[in-house]
Amino acid sequence: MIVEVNNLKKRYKKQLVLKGINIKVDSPEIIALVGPNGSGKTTLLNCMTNLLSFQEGDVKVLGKKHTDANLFYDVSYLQDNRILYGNLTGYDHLKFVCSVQKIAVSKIKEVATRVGMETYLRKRVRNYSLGMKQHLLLAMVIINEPKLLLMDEPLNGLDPTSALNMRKILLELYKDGTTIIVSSHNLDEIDRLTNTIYFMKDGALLKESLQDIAKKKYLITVNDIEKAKKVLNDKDISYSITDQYQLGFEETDTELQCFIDCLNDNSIMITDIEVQKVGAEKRYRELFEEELSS
Ligand SMILES: Nc1ncnc2c1ncn2[C@@H]1O[C@H](COP(=O)(O)OP(=O)(O)OP(=O)(O)O)[C@@H](O)[C@H]1O
Repeated sequence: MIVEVNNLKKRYKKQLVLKGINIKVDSPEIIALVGPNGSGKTTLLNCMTNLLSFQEGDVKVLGKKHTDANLFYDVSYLQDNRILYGNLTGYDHLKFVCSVQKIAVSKIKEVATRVGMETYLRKRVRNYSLGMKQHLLLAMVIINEPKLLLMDEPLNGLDPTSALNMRKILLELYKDGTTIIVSSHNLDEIDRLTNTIYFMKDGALLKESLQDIAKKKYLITVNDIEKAKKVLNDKDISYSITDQYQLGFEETDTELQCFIDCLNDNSIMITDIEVQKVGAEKRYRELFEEELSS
């Protein structure tokens, strides 16, 4: 198990800000944490990384209790840039991370090049722009090649080239087995990174209700649409007609197989399948309709 959060509740005085969060991640994934301001994303990440205590529930990370000091080597957390020291250089920050994580300093140059900060590595952080600070934060959390990477708003201030580079790095880490949980308000960038979104609202995860929302739309072209309509109607499988030869189908991957089997069993030839992802923004709109209309 990579992450297991059971009934996590967090209060600030009388305000319950996390209302019983449950998460289970058992194989590497990229998960986006999306929700309105104040919905509890940062609080959840801080509780998971033991930066904040909580009143109820428990958290396990990589099979260990989240307070286990050994996790420090395998888990990284990108927080906001207030953790940086203006008087120190980027190199100083990375050297510090190397010394506490027991990593060879020779990795610094490599990671600086990877995130694109080699030209200002030796400059003091107080002279960095917002985006430059984000580059440094990214370098600090990937230098140890973590098994779990948590990120709170990593895209703040990044220009399109840097955002693209960050995406490339995150996808490479994921390919090498890192699980990434990233909170972000940038829904376009989320769409490019992952289709797994945990929506948060008022301290609760709306993940479960997502099953009711189609994540993908399939446009399926067939050789005999009239016959296809008849067999689908007979089987009570819903669809839409998108053009003369094309059926639209909004469902999960498993049910797509039923749709295809139904056509195959009736000798209807599928000549093309186009997948249209239902984007994070549309899913956000459906979940937060009330807030958006008020
Ligand atoms: N130190 C604190 N003391 C009291 N309440 C707090 C504290 N930090 C956060 N909160 C409250 O906890 C709730 C969740 O805040 P949190 O920062 O986790 O939300 P968020 O989803 O990360 O928001 P944003 O998208 O704006 O970053 C909010 O109601 C906030 O006011």
